[in-house]
Amino acid sequence: MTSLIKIPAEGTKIIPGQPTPDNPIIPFIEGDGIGVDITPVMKKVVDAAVAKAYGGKKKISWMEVYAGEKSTQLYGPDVWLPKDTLDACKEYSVSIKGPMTTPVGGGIRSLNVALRQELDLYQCVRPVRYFKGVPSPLKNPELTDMVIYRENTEDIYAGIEWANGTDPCRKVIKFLQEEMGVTKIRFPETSGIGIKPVSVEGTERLVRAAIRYAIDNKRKSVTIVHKGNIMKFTEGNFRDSAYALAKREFGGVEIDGGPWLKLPADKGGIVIKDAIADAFLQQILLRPAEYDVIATTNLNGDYISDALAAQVGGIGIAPGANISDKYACFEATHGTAPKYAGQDKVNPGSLILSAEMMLRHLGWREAADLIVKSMEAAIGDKIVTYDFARLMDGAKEVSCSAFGDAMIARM
Ligand SMILES: NC(=O)C1=CN([C@@H]2O[C@H](COP(=O)(O)OP(=O)(O)OC[C@H]3O[C@@H](n4cnc5c(N)ncnc54)[C@H](OP(=O)(O)O)[C@@H]3O)[C@@H](O)[C@H]2O)C=CC1
Ligand SMILES: O=C(O)CCC(=O)C(=O)O
Ligand SMILES: [Mg+2]
Repeated sequence: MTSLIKIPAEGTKIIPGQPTPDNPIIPFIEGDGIGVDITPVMKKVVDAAVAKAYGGKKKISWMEVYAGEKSTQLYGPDVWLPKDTLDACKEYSVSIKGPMTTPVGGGIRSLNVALRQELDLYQCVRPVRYFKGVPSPLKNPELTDMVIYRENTEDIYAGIEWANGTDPCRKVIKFLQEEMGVTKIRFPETSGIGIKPVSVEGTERLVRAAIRYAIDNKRKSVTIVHKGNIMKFTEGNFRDSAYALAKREFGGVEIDGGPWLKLPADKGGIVIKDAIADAFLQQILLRPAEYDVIATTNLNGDYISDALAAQVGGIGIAPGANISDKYACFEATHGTAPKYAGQDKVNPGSLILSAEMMLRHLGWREAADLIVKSMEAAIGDKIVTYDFARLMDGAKEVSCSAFGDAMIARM
């Protein structure tokens, strides 16, 4: 297949482990739905922050790569995630993407998940913090300050499942009943079956990253969130492997008779604790200040991301990063919000803050700080998109692109 990617005339590849060049080439996927609205605004805001922070000495050369609906228009009706795009995300190491649509119940599997799996982006890092002035359902939203480390490659999310009534599904059910002695499938004729792999290695690498982050950023605790009372050998395995790793690699010592741990003083004295997912979801509303870094399995992390985002104003400003030991692909927590697609209406904040994480990842702290400062200033002046405006008194509602411009004017 011929490549449709236009490599920018100027710019250099980012090589993992080497300093970021002054003019890196960064692949981006525009995304489906509201991708067409938020991605250009994100690029404009980032370019302005970089220009302002470094006086023209540094610059990103953006390189569009294709996935989702745009890819099917360009590469052919069945080509949703071309090899071209995967290769570019690997070759250029750091990329950013808009959201992509996944149909419910049938059709293609998630392209977002496929990208994470293909690049083995095992950490989904989603910081959740309050921006002054943002409308929130909580009385003290500033107490919510957490960083979610969601395992990104395993769990029921990996997409190993069979549709009810199909031959493969019948075969799996027969195997479970006849060879594994399973008697608890209540309606075997009409059950769909899914598989939930959770490994020790997968858990350890994610939890290691979460604990290292907590140490490096002087956080107070890491909470392992799981449903290990019910799913003992998957979610329970996650909890047990996490505690074992914290003892073995970080010198964690049991407190109050365990299983909670405390790391030694040279590792920040961080507390490693755990919470069962349902109880955790009510505690983050009632006692958010007690939670800090969160390490969790894939599906729990998905639900927790949107729930926590709501506490600080919603998924309109919820950023994220997918990270491996080699590559990083930044993306917002939200999806394609199809009813708003092409209306220049939604909040571009999530993707802009995902780009802010990307700038920090590149070591471009000054530009990242300018993004945060200008977003705080725009919100402080009550210039906001519809999602905040509908909950704020005296707000001036602006479009997606006008919010980006308001940020740029405040840099
Ligand atoms: N990583 C990815 O690419 C993801 C992709 N998806 C996919 O997106 C599609 C749509 O999913 P859906 O469940 O509707 O979830 P979405 O996250 O797309 O949207 C849900 C609601 O969240 C609010 N919202 C989302 N984005 C913004 C924004 N930028 N600014 C302001 N408000 C926003 C809107 O709320 P309101 O209606 O109140 O205005 C919207 O209706 C699905 O195909 C899903 O699979 C979902 C999540 C992640
Ligand atoms: O891939 C999708 O369509 C949904 C993914 C999602 O909700 C997430 O990763 O947070
Ligand atoms: Mg989600």
